[in-house]
Amino acid sequence: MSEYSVVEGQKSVKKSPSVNETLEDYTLRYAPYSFRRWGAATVAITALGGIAYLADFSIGASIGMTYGTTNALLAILFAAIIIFLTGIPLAYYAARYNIDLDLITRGAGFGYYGSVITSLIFASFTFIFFALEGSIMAQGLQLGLHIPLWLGYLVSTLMVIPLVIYGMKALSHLQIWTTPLWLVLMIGPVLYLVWQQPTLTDQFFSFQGKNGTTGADLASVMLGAGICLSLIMQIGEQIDYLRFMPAKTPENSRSWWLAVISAGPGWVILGALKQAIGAFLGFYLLTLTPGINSTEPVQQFNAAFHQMLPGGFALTLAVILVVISQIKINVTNAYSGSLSWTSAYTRVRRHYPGRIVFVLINLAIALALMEGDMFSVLGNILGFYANFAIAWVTVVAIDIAVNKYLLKLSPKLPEYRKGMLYNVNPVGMIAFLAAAGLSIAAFFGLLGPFLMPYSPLIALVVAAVLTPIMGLLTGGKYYLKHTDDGIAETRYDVSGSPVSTLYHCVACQQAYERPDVLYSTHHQGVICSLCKTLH
Ligand SMILES: Nc1ccnc(=O)[nH]1
Repeated sequence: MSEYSVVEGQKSVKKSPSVNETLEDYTLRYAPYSFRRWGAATVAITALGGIAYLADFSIGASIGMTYGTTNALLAILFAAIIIFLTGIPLAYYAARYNIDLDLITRGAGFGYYGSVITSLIFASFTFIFFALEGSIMAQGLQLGLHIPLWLGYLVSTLMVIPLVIYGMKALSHLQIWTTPLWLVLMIGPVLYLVWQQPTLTDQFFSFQGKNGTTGADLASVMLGAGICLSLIMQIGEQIDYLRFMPAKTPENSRSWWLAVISAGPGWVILGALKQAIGAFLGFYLLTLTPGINSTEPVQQFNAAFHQMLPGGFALTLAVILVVISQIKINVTNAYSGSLSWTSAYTRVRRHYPGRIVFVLINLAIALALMEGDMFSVLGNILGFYANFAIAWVTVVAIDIAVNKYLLKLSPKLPEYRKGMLYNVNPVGMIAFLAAAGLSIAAFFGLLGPFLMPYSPLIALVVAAVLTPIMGLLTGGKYYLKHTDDGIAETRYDVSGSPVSTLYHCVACQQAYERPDVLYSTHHQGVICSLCKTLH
């Protein structure tokens, strides 16, 4: 096979939307060396910039109000431990091999089409949270500017459209330098409150919630944790940045690991802290002005700022904090969601429709949820959603940690290219379907009232146990259909790092680094993974 060429110069041709949009930041592809110019610390700080969202405060307040402080804090802790542990293999793999969660999932148990389901789960994450964060923003607009909620929902949806289409670059800069400011605004007033009213913390710790349970109660802890665990999917967004990590070398090993762990699974440390603060502020608001919805972050911050600042100023600051945080996170939600939809659609229909249409679809679903007042049932929606998210993330984490590294049943190096993978790999698919199916059945009480609160645990345990069992039963046969992609050079060097040699794609006429190309008999030459998908 001598038809393919290693590239020197780049031809200039009219590019299709699939080429233009996916080369912008290598979405749906391997992120090449040429695009990974940042240091480990810069990647990590940027990745953590995305977690200034406010849903945590609502979640924390909501479980604190319902199950009491002790159970809420235990729930937050339990969920955080699960999220942290499952996040480690995912973050490592993404940073080591420079691919996103969608591409990882294909080769980590699901197969080329199997992972279409998980793309849809990720898209659901983005529209559910878009609706939740948008509702929080609308509450801010209502309190600060007297805009009615229905209109606030509409405003918070429509305003992200121009930003997603034109402003992603500008926003990622905004992301970095605003993060320290958010931390001060979020944590400062709480510390002040605790310092000023020392008895408040004692009252908080003995608060029993609506259900009035005394002390720790396992079922309440699990119900609360189920809600927090809907955020297990956040690792997908952390990975979207971590895939831009520089190659791991013996020299940078320590700073590399530090960046991967802190910006990967480490996100949940800040997340859990925000949830605990939410529970605290929710409780404070309840004692201060009963009757106000204490799960609304704008109310929480308005009350907290009031301790330190004159009234009008406190309200203004609370509204600014809410509106800016929510614009930032919802631009990310709209953008990531559109990518997931695109990835699913492109694989199934072999046609790249452009991302904008999916931005609009995702927003339409989110707006419908908001107008349907999802905020008042947020616990139910998140608890339901969490079952799917836990099942998926656990299967992939266990496939990497156990099937790949421990049992060596699953190929260690990543594979996501069409034609190289089986359409469906029973390992991940069966483990996922069993885990999600059983946990949803439990969630709706079909397995009896006793098991109802334990659905997140069922999703976790079934996925963790079945993934290696299915790997052993199938002998790992369905991970790779082919091992030879028709090109002599290997994709990864002896140390396991991606090989940077450029190849010319005969279909889209662009240069791609070695991991992203393969030989196509149909094209009589080397093509890139996305052209292969579209073929
Ligand atoms: N990734 C996200 C986490 C929390 N809230 C969001 O809107 N998005």
